[in-house]
Amino acid sequence: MNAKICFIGAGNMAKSLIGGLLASGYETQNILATDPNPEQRANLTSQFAIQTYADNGEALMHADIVVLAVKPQILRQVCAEIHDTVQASSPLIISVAAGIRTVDIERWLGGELPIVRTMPNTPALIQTGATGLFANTQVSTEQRSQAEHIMRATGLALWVAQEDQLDTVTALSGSGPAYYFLFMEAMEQAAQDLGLDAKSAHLLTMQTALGAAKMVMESQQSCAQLRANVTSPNGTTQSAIEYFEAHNLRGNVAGAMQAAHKRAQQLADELGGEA
Ligand SMILES: NC(=O)C1=CN([C@@H]2O[C@H](COP(=O)(O)OP(=O)(O)OC[C@H]3O[C@@H](n4cnc5c(N)ncnc54)[C@H](O)[C@@H]3O)[C@@H](O)[C@H]2O)C=CC1
Ligand SMILES: O=C(O)[C@@H]1CCC=N1
Repeated sequence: MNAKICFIGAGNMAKSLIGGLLASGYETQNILATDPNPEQRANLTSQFAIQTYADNGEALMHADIVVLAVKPQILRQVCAEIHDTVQASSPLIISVAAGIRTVDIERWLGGELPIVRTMPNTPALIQTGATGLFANTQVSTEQRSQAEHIMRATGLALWVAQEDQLDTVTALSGSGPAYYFLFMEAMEQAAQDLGLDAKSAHLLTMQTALGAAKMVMESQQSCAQLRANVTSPNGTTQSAIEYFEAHNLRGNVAGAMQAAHKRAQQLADELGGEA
């Protein structure tokens, strides 16, 4: 793949995608980035030696693919800035902005454009991300594989058939890292309350989370089977699991994800819309 990719916004998400693309052999001269902040541009040039621009329009003239990597709150304004250029050249548009629907991006850009909307997560910053992708009907087969290639640079990339499924992806993998962080915070605190020093509690919590995740990834067994393997009859794990089940852990997880899903829909309505 040797299409020219232009990143609009050179922050955390753009940096992780660019780092991943370069590590996978993508050519430096085929990646451009824009950012009004001179520090962000200098940072990118020194880290990756790619061409950067302060002006979106100038950079876009060279691009086959445009990755919208600005904050959702300013996406509408950025689309207005680049409207004329993208209407003239009709590049593939990839958005990583949380919660903005393709129909809104397309309207802001003037309509009739191939758009892939994605929902990445923060582990993308260390190339272990999980991203959901959705393509509108203008996206060609070749453009689908280009978008997938770009998002794979930061980890797993998986297509959804309907755009509203991205709200479920948001509730699962988008927000999901925070659920695990909360669980780890709670485990660390409980271990300290039970008499362990803070550093040991922290180290053991992190290594346990890593070990559990690696076992799920690397073994052929289900989560339920792996859990059963740890749970000796009448042992310590059984006592803990019975406590979780009796106190509705599964119901709480479902309730939390339903709340995130509902909020994703509300945010899309608030940030998008006709106004
Ligand atoms: N940080 C993450 O891990 C995740 C980020 N996202 C999405 O990625 C997008 C970017 O997030 P981050 O990289 O974290 O934000 P960031 O704040 O690190 O980067 C955004 C960049 O856009 C630049 N910018 C502002 N106005 C601009 C303009 N008119 N033209 C070009 N660039 C402009 C800013 O100077 C900044 O460097 C957001 O929409 C967010 O929803 C989604 C999931 C996870
Ligand atoms: O919390 C949020 O709204 C965003 C979307 C997924 C992760 N962060």
